[in-house]
Amino acid sequence: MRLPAPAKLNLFLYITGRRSDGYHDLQTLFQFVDFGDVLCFEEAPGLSLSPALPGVAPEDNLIIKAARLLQAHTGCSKGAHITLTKHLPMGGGLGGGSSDAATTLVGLNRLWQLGLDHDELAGLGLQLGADVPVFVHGRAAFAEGVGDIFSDAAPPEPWYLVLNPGVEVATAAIFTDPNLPRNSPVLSLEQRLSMPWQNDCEGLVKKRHPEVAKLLSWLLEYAPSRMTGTGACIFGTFDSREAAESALKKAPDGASGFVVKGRNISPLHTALDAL
Ligand SMILES: C[C@@](CO)(OP(=O)(O)O)[C@H](O)COP(=O)(O)OP(=O)(O)OC[C@H]1O[C@@H](n2ccc(N)nc2=O)[C@H](O)[C@@H]1O
Ligand SMILES: Nc1ncnc2c1ncn2[C@@H]1O[C@H](COP(=O)(O)OP(=O)(O)O)[C@@H](O)[C@H]1O
Repeated sequence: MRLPAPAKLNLFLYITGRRSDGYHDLQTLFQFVDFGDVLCFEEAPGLSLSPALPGVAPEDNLIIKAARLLQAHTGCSKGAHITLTKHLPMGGGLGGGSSDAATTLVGLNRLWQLGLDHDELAGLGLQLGADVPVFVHGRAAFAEGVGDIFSDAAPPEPWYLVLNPGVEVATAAIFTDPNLPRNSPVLSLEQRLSMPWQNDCEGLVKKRHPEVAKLLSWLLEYAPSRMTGTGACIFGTFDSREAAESALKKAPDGASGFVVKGRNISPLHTALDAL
């Protein structure tokens, strides 16, 4: 069984407060794109994953963590071998690790015929990371709480040029920085949609990583552009694939990138429906 683990973009991201457990309350608009990692699942004795990710011990890989969590939650004694084709940069704000975890929960639920519904799987996913539930949910969403309370949303599905400035930003480092703005007002989705979209982490990440600031000013010459999540990746919004590809061809040395289409239904769910 072969399933995609798509990237997400935070089309906007506001931080509305800090909770007593250190996590932050957010208001963010999640949309998926038609590009990401690919996972293959086959039933096998034990749990194994190949290839290993550089710098990530197998037991720390969110794929293995998700599989073990599902086994523990259901008492299932079946095993699997999982093959990962990694396309998404790590620590880029595209949610690759979280998406891999969500695809694992959904994929093994199907492979092992466990019959858990998506709400239960999203609840398990939240134990692995704040971003996992939206990937299980699989629909573009206005998210509140730590990013786990959803209202459906249907933003336009344009073409995006996603650029990677080549620096890895640790999410925890941004959220613990005293200079992070944390007091955006709590507004309704309608109010948020009608205002210019922003990312509250962007100013701080630009200060900490001048590479991000430089690449973003370059991309802004071509299209409305912002950072996704806590960075480091940035995205520009284009009307056509050709326009996005033409900008990619001119990207400065050292920046890698890809052109993708926004998707309000996750490619994971499209693939599941086709199984
Ligand atoms: C902020 C977002 C927006 O999508 O950024 P990206 O990581 O995608 O860039 C995510 O919610 C991140 O989700 P995820 O990457 O799963 O975060 P987690 O592993 O749960 O948390 C990493 C660290 O970020 C902080 N954290 C995360 C989410 C949140 N709402 N408040 C926080 O304060 C916590 O300090 C935590 O230790
Ligand atoms: N399967 C995985 N894919 C990517 N990163 C993983 C995975 N498992 C664990 N990680 C760890 O999670 C960190 C954050 O990864 P990722 O989700 O790609 O970034 P972000 O949350 O910024 O989008 C990585 O730096 C890595 O240490």
